[in-house]
Amino acid sequence: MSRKPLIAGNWKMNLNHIEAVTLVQKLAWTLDDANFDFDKTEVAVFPPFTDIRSVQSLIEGDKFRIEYGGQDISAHDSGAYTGEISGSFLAKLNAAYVLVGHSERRTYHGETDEVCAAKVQAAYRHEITPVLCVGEGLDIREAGNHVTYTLEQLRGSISGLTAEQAKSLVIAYEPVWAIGTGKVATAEDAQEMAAAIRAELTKLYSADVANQVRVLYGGSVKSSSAPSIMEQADVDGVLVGGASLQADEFAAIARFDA
Ligand SMILES: O=C(CO)COP(=O)(O)O
Repeated sequence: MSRKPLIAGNWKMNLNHIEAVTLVQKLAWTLDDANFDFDKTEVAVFPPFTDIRSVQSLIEGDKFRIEYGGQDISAHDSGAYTGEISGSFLAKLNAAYVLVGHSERRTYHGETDEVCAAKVQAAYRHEITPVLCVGEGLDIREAGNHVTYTLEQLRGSISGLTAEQAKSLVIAYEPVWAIGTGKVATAEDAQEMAAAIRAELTKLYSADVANQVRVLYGGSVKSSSAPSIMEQADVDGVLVGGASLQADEFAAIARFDA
């Protein structure tokens, strides 16, 4: 079973639409100069909503093979939900992906597993692939309950998902203690959780479904740590925060096997 590696850059609340164009241009040129093989590895960026139209125009206009997506999606399709963004708007912008349940959404906006499950469904309604984020905090890790906790979060956040939907799901394991802290989980930590997630999906669905789901690791990934993380059997990609804001560094991460 070959799962296409996905190198994803979550810009968080960084870069306006003008800076976004500069970064995507530089990223595309850097990868082109290095003869990057987009057939072998997928590269995606997750800019702030206000950047997406500019990023779309650039990518489509110059036929760059970089994918893009939103950092969040409303559980609702339209209506009186001030400040929210509908999946139909993201679909209209040809967004391929959307992040759901990033730990910063769960922490600062109180998103529960139930809310995440509704957002995952919203993504599928609009034919956008959700990148569902799960992961434990430091206290849970230190108590040794990280696997139990993360799998419970996973089950809650995909509740109601059909096997057919699950096949295309992307799951990002992002231990909260490793986000923006410079503390990278070891490659073995990433593999342990990725394997546990796949085993859980086998239980919930089937081995066939579990083998198609891509599992990413996120948390302080740099070009120096990406190769050993990407070597792990059950890790299919990385979700990069800070290091995705520099074209050279993000391109180097995407070239993990160069
Ligand atoms: O949260 C992350 C990506 O979604 C990880 O962020 P950092 O790579 O900055 O630790």
